[in-house]
Amino acid sequence: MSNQQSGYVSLLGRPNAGKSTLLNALVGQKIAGVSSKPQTTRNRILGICNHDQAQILFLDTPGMHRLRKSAKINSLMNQEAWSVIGESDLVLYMIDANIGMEGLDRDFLKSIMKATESPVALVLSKTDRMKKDRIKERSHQVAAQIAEILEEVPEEKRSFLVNPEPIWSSAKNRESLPALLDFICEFLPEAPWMYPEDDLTDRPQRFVVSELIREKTFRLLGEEIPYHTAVRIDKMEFKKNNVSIMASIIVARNSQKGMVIGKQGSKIKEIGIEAREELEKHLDQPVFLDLQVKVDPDWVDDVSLIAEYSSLELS
Ligand SMILES: Nc1nc2c(ncn2[C@@H]2O[C@H](COP(=O)(O)OP(=O)(O)OP(=O)(O)O)[C@@H](O)[C@H]2O)c(=O)[nH]1
Repeated sequence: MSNQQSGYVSLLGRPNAGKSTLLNALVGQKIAGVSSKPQTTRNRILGICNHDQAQILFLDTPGMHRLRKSAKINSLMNQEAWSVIGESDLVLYMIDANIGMEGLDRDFLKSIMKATESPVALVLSKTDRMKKDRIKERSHQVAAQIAEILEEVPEEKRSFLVNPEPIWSSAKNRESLPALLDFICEFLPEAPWMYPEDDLTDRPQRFVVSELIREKTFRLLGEEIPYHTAVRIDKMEFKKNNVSIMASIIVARNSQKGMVIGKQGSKIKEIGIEAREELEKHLDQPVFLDLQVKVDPDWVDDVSLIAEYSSLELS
């Protein structure tokens, strides 16, 4: 029997690059919030994936974006994204194959390459949406762009980039995933597994529950909902045959409260039904879900409230 491997892999990339979806597909169960609205991921999430002899510990990061002067939470998200680089055995930088590398990716990749002490690999995501020829073209284009970027990186750092042509992945077409996992395993050290075989995440269940509700809220409110919306689990009780959950959707303004509630409560009802169905799948039990909407104008600028609402690990 070959030796066990274990190591950390971080998923970086612009908002919407497909990090959470890939993490969920690799771990096999929904852990991270996913929606087509950028920045649904607000926390660092450890997803655990066992592949052959390897236990891969994935660090999911909030979408990296330029620091803005606006609310404090934006800069906290950036800190989180940068801090995982230093802990990783491999950094995967994801680029949406449909969009390709943009200015922001160039800036991030340049900064990552300058800072990293770990191998960095490029991943072209969402390849299921494109024909093979187009993906090949996109790969060559990205390879040419990264070559240019490397010229601006100190020579001793350049070899940290391990694949000049990106590896393809699709969370929706699972055939691509074993090859991606084999690729990742090449970079993991030999080490005993840190978690039992059937663990999926180190996050408390309450956190996973709040992520699932938050995802539904974002998905059903589309463009209307501001990024600064949190879900707090007020009470979670495991009874004999069901789970009872009381949760609050926290918004910053009264007008947003109306949006979340909808006409005669129609929106919150819809969110509640979809979230309950998802929670029942996740918890494998009937769920009673009581959802409230609360207004807290200060939360986006208050570090302790951010921690309370979104379980950010603040240092
Ligand atoms: N067709 C297809 N769509 C995908 C794939 N991966 C992600 N998506 C979609 O792309 C959108 C964004 O995916 P996320 O996984 O939330 O992206 P993210 O990088 O985690 O985004 P942030 O949380 O903003 O950092 C969602 O609508 C996903 O369903 C994929 O492999 N194929």
